[in-house]
Amino acid sequence: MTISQNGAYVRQPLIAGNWKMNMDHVQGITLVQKLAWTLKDAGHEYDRAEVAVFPPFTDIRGVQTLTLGDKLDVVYGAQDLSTQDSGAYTGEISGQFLKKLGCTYVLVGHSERREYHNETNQVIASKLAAAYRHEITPVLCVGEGLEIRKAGEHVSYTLNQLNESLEGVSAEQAENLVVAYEPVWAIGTGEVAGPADAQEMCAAIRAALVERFGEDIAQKTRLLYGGSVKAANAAAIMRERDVDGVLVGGASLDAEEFANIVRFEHHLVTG
Ligand SMILES: O=C(CO)COP(=O)(O)O
Repeated sequence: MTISQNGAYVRQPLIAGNWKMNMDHVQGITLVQKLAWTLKDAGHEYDRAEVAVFPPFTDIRGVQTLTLGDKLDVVYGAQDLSTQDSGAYTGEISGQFLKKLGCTYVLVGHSERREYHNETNQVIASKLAAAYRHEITPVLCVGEGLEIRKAGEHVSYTLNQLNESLEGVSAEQAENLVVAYEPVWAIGTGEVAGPADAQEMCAAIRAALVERFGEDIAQKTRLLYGGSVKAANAAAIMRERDVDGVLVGGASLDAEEFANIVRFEHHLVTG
């Protein structure tokens, strides 16, 4: 984190790829390798934009071995973690294991977890606590469905998700927090919230974080937008003041396309 000459905080952009339930461990290694090579060829500087991938659990060991062996600057995380640390919880994955696998981040409360696994804001709050116990930075996902957007209640709904999920998170913990705004109606639909919609929500989220944790922490927290992000629309979204990155689903499965999203600045210049 740096402070620019005029005193404003400059947040390092985070370009994150959520692979969801795609790519087996062999395909996963190939994708990370191809992504790293493509970015290297394009002269990408990682301090200009951090690059993170979120593969399925079964890929993480392979991604760890590859990034360590080839000294890649791509970081990675998991798509979920257990509220528990160990014990008789069949099928669950502990944050402890993820930390040992070198995960920098973990997604918490993705809308698909909320929808298909009935994750409530209270469960999500426990998962955030688990992430902090193991010193993994959570990427907390929030966002409204179409009905709520149509009713014009998207801001209050999303802020309620945010506030309930952050219950119990201290200001000190919030120094390591990323929030992703992913309107459910824009995920995998080709329907993108406009840059102004993304900005509206991210500004509201930042204001809520100011209230909760104070100006200093809120200004440092990176806020991402997710939902049908492609190379063609990433630059316009990233131009918004409170949007510090993107969480990409489908387009992150294509190394070339994802690399072009990472290099959004290039697209800002060339249009
Ligand atoms: O859910 C998402 C990322 O977590 C967004 O997915 P798509 O980019 O495929 O719409």
